[in-house]
Amino acid sequence: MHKPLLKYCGIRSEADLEIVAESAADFIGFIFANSKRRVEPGKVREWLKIVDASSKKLVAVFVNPSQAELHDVLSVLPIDVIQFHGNERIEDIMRVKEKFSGTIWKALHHHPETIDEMNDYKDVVDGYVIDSRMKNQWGGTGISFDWNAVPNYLEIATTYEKVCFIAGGVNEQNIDRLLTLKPHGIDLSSGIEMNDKKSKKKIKLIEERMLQHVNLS
Ligand SMILES: O=C(O)c1ccccc1N[C@@H]1O[C@H](COP(=O)(O)O)[C@@H](O)[C@H]1O
Repeated sequence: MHKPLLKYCGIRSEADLEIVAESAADFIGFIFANSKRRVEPGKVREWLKIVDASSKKLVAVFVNPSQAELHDVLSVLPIDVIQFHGNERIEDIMRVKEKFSGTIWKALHHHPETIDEMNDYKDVVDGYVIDSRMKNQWGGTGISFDWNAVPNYLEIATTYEKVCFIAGGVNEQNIDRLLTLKPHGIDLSSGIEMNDKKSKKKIKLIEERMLQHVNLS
């Protein structure tokens, strides 16, 4: 089995960045939306001068951003992927694509119409992040959704030739089950935190589980 793509999200300090820069993550994510994990682009730029994260792709997570908010981030940071985690319209994303030549992912919240939404966005995105749907919180909830739906999401994404990450409450205790479903990618934030900081210990446990799975299958 191929190792699923791994994304660690919600880096909020230089210390967090050091930890994930040394990890097996393929992608590291920064939150530029209203959240306890929100970071300022200028600060991230300073951290990136100190910490070598050049082996990782950088993901900027936005929730319904204005053009100015996008510009503030994209003009300062070498972003590889934009992750739209709100209810951005297709025309909003098309507008961004006119200027941004990198990868675009759309986060969709698990609910009965998610499959229809995957279809709606398929012509403007390169991939999906499927996350839990919670009242009053766009993401970073630490809550997982019913993973019985994951095979269906993966199948649809594969048909559309898109990558599909599974997010929401993934942690060292439940990642074994998720790995059996062979997701294209796994996206974690709360599950690699302890006292609001990224935890080397939790990351080590996650990566041991992943390695064991890849070796066994
Ligand atoms: O992490 C946040 O604070 C956040 C805020 C607003 C939108 C998205 C956010 N994070 C995304 O949520 C999932 C991770 O969730 P979890 O903490 O592991 O349950 C991931 O896609 C993040 O990019």
